[in-house]
Amino acid sequence: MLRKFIFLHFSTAFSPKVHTISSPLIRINKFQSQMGSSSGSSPKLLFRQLFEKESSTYSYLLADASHPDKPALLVDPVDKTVDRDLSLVKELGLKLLYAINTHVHADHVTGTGLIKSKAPGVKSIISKASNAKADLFVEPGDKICLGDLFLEVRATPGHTLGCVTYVTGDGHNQPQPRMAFTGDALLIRGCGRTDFQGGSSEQLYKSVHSQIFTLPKDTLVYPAHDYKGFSVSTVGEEMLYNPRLTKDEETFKNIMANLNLSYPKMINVAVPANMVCGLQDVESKAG
Ligand SMILES: N[C@@H](CCC(=O)N[C@@H](CSS)C(=O)NCC(=O)O)C(=O)O
Ligand SMILES: [Fe+2]
Repeated sequence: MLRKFIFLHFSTAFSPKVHTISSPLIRINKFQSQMGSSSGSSPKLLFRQLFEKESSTYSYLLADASHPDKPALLVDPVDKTVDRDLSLVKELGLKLLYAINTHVHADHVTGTGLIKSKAPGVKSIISKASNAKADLFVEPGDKICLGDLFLEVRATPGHTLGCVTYVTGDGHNQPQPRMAFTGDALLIRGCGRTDFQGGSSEQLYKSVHSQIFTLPKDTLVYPAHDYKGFSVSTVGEEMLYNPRLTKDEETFKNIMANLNLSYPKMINVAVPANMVCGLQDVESKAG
């Protein structure tokens, strides 16, 4: 059953009842059945962490390497590194299906639009709550399937209104350990700022504590940025050592209200561009 559907809602606090599958999801189901399912044994995750140095952004390539078609997706691609990323996809013999964002980024232009123009057939994905354009919209509890692997969607608003965290799983045994792609909600020893794009420190505190810190402690934390040279953390490590999120809520709100960060240099270009998949000048084609 799990492997039949690209998106299935978990029964979570967000979605106590089974979700009705809407039309874009049916489209993916059709593709999924065309691709067929793999051997029935545990899928083999292919994983690469990729870095864009100007914006200190991490993108992530994931694929089910045990599936004959090696279906793949990119999380948070950057426009400047699209050629590098697509070359890697080709070299590894992967079939890129999705280019997905954790949120509408404010500091760089997403690579999703460019990927769609260079690799026709790739679908862009973002949360419905982001109000941005994309081919497919995800909601809390949805699963984005990739062969026998999937990413579960968890709503983690607070940095922006539409932020989500994607958590790995598979239709067989849970790969150990899980991986959480936290976007800017949770950074290593930090977190996303909350002073624009519908940000709220109260909401971010609740999101991280209810949706990320409830994951198994060995869950690997892969953020969208790092400014200190870190590449990966774990839920347990951040629960112990995150200098902001280990504090009580009032202290956290006070810290966030006094960050005194200047706005990202590209905010006025990046946000409008990312609302349309990075295709700033061709809004009608965006998706
Ligand atoms: N200097 C950079 C922007 C740095 C920044 O504001 N980063 C964001 C994530 S990108 S929206 C953030 O939330 N930072 C939190 C922190 O504590 O640093 C630029 O000009 O682009
Ligand atoms: Fe951000």
